[in-house]
Amino acid sequence: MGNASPPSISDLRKLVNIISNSVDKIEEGYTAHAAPLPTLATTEPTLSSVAFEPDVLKATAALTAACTQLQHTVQPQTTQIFHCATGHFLSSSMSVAIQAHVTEALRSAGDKGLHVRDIAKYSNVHPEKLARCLRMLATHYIFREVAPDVFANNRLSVQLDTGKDAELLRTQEPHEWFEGTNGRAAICYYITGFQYDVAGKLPETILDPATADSSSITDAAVTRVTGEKRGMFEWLMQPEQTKYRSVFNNAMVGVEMYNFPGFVLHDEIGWETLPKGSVVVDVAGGVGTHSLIVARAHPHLRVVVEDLPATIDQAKAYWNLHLPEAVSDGRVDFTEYDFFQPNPIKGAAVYFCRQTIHNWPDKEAIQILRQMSDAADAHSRIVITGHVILFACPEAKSSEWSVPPAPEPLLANYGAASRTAYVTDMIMMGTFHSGQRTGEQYAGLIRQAGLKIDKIVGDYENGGLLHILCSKA
Ligand SMILES: C[S@@+](CC[C@H](N)C(=O)[O-])C[C@H]1O[C@@H](n2cnc3c(N)ncnc32)[C@H](O)[C@@H]1O
Repeated sequence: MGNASPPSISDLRKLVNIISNSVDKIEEGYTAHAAPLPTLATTEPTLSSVAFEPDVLKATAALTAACTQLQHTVQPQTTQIFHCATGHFLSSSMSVAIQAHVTEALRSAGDKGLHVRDIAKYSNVHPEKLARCLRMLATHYIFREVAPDVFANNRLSVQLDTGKDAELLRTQEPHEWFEGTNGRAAICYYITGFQYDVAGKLPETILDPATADSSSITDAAVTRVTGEKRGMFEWLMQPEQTKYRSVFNNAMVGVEMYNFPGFVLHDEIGWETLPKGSVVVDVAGGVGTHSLIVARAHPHLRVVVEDLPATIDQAKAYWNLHLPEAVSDGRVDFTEYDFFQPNPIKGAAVYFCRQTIHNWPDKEAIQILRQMSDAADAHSRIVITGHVILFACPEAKSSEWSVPPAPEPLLANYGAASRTAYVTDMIMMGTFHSGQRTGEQYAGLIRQAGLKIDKIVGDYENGGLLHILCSKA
């Protein structure tokens, strides 16, 4: 977008053309696979695999960026800025819907929906207040108000379905709601609850002279929420946080929704090319959600899930539930491991480290990468998976890192389309005093840890995760 010149009518037309061309590409993709076009009016939770075809993904990013930019260009700026300032009410409405088990209550009602009086039966919520929260969500395309005060699920609201019975959920505590689920409701519960509070403490943490210049994990905004001067993980690993740790670990299972299904199976990692019995180490794997997908797709591999002791206990339970044959066949091991110490598994085929480097400031991030580098041999692949920040303006090319900017007049980083990367960056700042990194910053850390980047793959246009494929330098 030209910074100096005001938007002209031709900019509006350029945006409309991007939208029109993107719709052509998306239609082409769906037609080629004889798949039905996306619609809001469905309760089918699974997206068509066509949505993740590279050309369709690119067109989706351009379409999303252009639609949002067009809206922001023409809607009165006073309205825009007010809508932006009030965004937190969307989160709080979603939090109510999750805690009142609305999606589950609506599951069997189908398109005709339920009156809010019947939806409100599964919690203490007052029907009139619930209706207002659901109307707020329906106004943003989450749920449908099919008649006054009658709501139904749609394609977006069903993402919050735990798959459990609303009556059962009513009798349970939050840490039980998400056990054995796909984690999507859990991550939304975590973000609209705990992370909502962290976001509220962010401005004072950034501005308070006592913390303004600090990057210490024990000064992050989260400590003003927990009331304890401990890093998030140190706080979470305490025995008294067992219940919340369960919510958190289930939320991490749901992080999969930030990206397309099976991203961990990306061809460029070359899982299928590894010899039988090759060892894949899931460093700080959490419950091992992603290495489990690898183990299921490639049973010739052996997996080691490494994490802190309390999480390893939950990892064992997770694998026993979702892939018990890997446990009984000895294809998976669980290792209690502190990633600041030497890794006990030397010369593994793959060290896989997903969504973890962003939790740590540079010094610690380099130590974690260094331990992988020291444990690796010349044949090991080190796969670092995370979001990468692009500037909102065109940037100079580097030798290790460069991606083409979005077409004019879009913001170079695809603006609203790539929001996930920037939102998760703010979460990292509030929770860990850390953050997502630019490509240059990642390249610097990787170099200092004695590694080199071989390739970067993933959907940066939509702010998705990228795999940074590395080996020993
Ligand atoms: C954001 S989670 C990511 C989990 C998993 N890789 C995923 O993508 O779902 C970060 C993980 O780092 C683990 N962790 C934190 N400190 C650690 C340490 N010192 N050693 C090993 N793991 C640690 C946490 O327990 C948590 O499971």
